[in-house]
Amino acid sequence: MNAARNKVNEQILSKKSLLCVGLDSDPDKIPEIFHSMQKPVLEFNRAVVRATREHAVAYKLNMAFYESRGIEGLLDMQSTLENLPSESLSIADAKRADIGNTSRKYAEAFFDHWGFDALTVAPYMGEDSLEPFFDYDQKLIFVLCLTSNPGSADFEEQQLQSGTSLYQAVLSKVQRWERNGNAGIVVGATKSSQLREIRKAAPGLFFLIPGVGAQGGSLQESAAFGVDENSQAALINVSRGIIYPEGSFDSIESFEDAVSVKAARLHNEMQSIF
Ligand SMILES: O=C(O)c1cc(=O)[nH]c(=O)n1[C@@H]1O[C@H](COP(=O)(O)O)[C@@H](O)[C@H]1O
Repeated sequence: MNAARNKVNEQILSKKSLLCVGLDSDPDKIPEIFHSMQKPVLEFNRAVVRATREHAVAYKLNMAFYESRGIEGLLDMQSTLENLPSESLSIADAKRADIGNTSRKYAEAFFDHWGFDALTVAPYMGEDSLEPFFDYDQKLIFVLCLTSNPGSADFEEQQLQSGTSLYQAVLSKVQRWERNGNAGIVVGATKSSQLREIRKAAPGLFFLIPGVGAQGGSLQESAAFGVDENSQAALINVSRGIIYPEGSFDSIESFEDAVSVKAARLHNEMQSIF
């Protein structure tokens, strides 16, 4: 069986949670209190993890927020990764894929070098561009299927000549490419009506569902329609809606309390599916 999938499914059932916390950590948005520290983003991430680890089963690091800061950002990403609870799933949100030999290097970077458990990839260069990722049969590969943003209408929702939409074609290909349960798809929480239909068409895939919180997707619908028949195999990602609580904070503890309240509320709202 697939190690990454097993690890997160176990956590989902024991914590009764699908919560994935998105560490989209922006120096311009993190509270003032962290700015006097030597490594503000790293300390911010550590505080968010301490405040959420009781509720979260996964953490997603969006590469843009680290790569945009060059070497310093990558060092923060590496230390954050080393500090994540070992029982939680680590996801690199990098949306990669290229010609085969280049994809192989991307796979080595995220899985062998950095040591992530899971990675997001884009499907549009086709099978040979994703094969190097699917070769990692102990990891989880999340292929963009129907994304949360308005631009999903430009290509993903377009009808092909065969009568299916492009995202449905992606879905059926991914089911053929998976090895040892390592395939996942990304479906936006803002697309909850299609989510139900996608889960029916793909009972065995693992779903990553971002778009709750700042993008307005429904947590309850995402949870109810996203999980498989065992109430597993789905993660609901919330980034800004957890890591940037309103208000100003005069101590790290008060910031952690505010983050913890947000995580607990989201955790509580998904209890009906367990
Ligand atoms: O692949 C993703 O994670 C992703 C896919 C998608 O369709 N929509 C989407 O918002 N995301 C990511 O999920 C996170 C959402 O952030 P918030 O809107 O702040 O919760 C960001 O890191 C996005 O890049």
